[in-house]
Amino acid sequence: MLKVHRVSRLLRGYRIAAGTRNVNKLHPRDKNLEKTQTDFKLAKTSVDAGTQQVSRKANRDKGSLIAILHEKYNPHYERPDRPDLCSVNRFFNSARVRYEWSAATFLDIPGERLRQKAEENALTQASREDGSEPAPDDTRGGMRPKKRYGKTDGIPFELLNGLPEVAFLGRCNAGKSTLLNNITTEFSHVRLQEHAKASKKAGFTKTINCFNIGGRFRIVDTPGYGGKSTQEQGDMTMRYLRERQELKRCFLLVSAEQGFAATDSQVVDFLTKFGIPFEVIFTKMDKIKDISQLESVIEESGVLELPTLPQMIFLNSETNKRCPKRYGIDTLRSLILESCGLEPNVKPSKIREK
Ligand SMILES: Nc1nc2c(ncn2[C@@H]2O[C@H](COP(=O)(O)OP(=O)(O)OP(=O)(O)O)[C@@H](O)[C@H]2O)c(=O)[nH]1
Ligand SMILES: [Mg+2]
Repeated sequence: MLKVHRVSRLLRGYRIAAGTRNVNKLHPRDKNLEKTQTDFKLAKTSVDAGTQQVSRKANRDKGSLIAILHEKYNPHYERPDRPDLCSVNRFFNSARVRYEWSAATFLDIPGERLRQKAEENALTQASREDGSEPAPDDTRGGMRPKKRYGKTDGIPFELLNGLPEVAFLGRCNAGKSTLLNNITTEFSHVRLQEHAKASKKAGFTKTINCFNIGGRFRIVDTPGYGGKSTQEQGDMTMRYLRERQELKRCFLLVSAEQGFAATDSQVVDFLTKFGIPFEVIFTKMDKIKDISQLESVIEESGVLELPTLPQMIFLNSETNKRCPKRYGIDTLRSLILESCGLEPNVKPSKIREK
């Protein structure tokens, strides 16, 4: 009885998490979904969710499985409540998304070259004030560096406004670009491809691409590592992660189907070493038939032993007959706003046309 109660509570929780639509009045498609999802077969395993054993033989729908995984691996993080999730979804569904820039090297990012110059000038100035000799390549005579900082080298001011940024990282084909499209569009795929190109070809994204979301923050899509990626792309992404002052949090995407690779573990080590805050997102949950495999992957990854436990989000950006709904998207949306220091009820601000 207790178990039934627990599962139905989780199911209720999922429906709340599932979207902006009226959660009490299910859409006919969702009613259909409830029926079709009952034939979703699972391995006969049990989840040790903290202190309680949750049996899950067969006939459990994917929404409740994702909710179980969420509870198990995020014991310290509370799910946002229903009104907050509705506000968050309202923000993302109404915010204008604008592609802003692509960069093939770190210094191509608008403002980074200026920042570097300013830092160099400040160093030169400091060494002069120390009474030490000016650097040999300092040919600018007595020009005060302050005056140079005021110039933007023709870069539009709105690209230098210091909005908070979050970045998507992951192996080639992990689903970064697809997810970016999904969190910035409503429930249909009508506008897919509009903001970030996704492709079946691994290594499709070759530059760091930045998108302004509702004038409040930026999402940065990065080239995947492994597969067909290049050393230069890896170096650029690592430099971006280490040096970008606007970066507030990274989201490491791991395909739930493929699990952690050695390269993912190296990225986790890198982020931990440099104190870059990150969370883990398991994508392609629609393809998962046996979640006990995914549990083993998580447990063997070493992530659970990290000094700061990252949040884990389980989601799918694609839908199919067996999984006709997108799960976990709104949990991620909520976490992105929180990472950027924004309240769930934030409203998009107007983005000026170029
Ligand atoms: N079934 C399923 N397929 C997905 C999902 N997310 C992405 N895909 C597919 O995975 C493939 C790769 O997606 P991308 O978004 O291009 O992956 P990426 O991480 O941006 O890849 P790179 O740009 O190469 O680093 C595409 O064919 C997507 O349709 C998902 O949640 N479920
Ligand atoms: Mg991509």
